[in-house]
Amino acid sequence: MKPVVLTDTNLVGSALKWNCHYLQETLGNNLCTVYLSKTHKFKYFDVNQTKKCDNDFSPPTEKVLMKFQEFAKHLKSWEEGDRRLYMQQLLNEKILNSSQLVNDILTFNWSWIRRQQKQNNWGPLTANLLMISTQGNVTPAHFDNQQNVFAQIYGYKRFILFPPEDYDKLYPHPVWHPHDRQSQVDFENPDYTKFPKFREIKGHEAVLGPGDVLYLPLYWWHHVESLCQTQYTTSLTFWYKAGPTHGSSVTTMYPLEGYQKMAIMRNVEKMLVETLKDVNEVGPLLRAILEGRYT
Ligand SMILES: O=C(O)C(=O)[C@H]1CC[C@@H](C(=O)O)C1
Ligand SMILES: [Zn+2]
Repeated sequence: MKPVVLTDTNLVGSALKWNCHYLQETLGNNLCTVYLSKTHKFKYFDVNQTKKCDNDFSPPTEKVLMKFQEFAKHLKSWEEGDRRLYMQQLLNEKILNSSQLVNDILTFNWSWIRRQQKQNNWGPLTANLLMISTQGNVTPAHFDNQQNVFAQIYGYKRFILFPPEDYDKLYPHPVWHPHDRQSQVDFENPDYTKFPKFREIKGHEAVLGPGDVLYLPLYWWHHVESLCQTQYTTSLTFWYKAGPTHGSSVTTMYPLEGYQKMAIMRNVEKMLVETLKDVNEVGPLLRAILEGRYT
């Protein structure tokens, strides 16, 4: 599975008119999920895992509910130095009370994407996340465990992509950490002492414009930037559950692929956390297995 940019799917053709004015009319006073950040980075964190960090974890962003009208006002008046905003709202019954918007969604090229889902043996569609970002926002490098068809609607987004097997160069946080699935490396100021293999990293760049679609296979790392050609950018994800890889019909092929090894490493870590109960015991036990025996 490799990422690919497609420019002729017309997947979200009916959404290319979703500019701020149109969304104010159709989303109106619905409350939407908006992240606020003091920097240009919006590093995702799982709030349910913060307790394992014996409160030395400081959340890099704040999640608020904001009326779309208010969000749109901030978006249009935003200037460098203002607090940055990132609306990331699921297209669900909470906000889909405008027949116009529902009709636009019904007019997406569902036959095309359903064909991809079937031919690639993906699981069910789990979420469409509408994302509207002030210019210059960065989502730092991370991976997701779902198949993603990422549709760009307005403005330009720069992706830097890395295969799952670059796991050892991108040093993800431990699975129990709030920043699970996110790279520890600050791409703008890498700590090569802590993360020496990051020196070897080589990424694949893709810049998406309105109407472009990126297929982002599960476990592929991505660093995402909203470019500054426009005041804001608008995108929509189509996340699909990864297909059944170990069903009776599908036999495991060797050598295993990068994403399969990533799943195995994550399962080992999770099993150790589960069994040892104390996350501080996972490192020493793994070192005891490795040192003098596998290194
Ligand atoms: O679609 C994904 O998998 C993501 O990571 C999105 C979450 C933030 C988005 C962005 O464009 O900055 C990318
Ligand atoms: Zn992602």
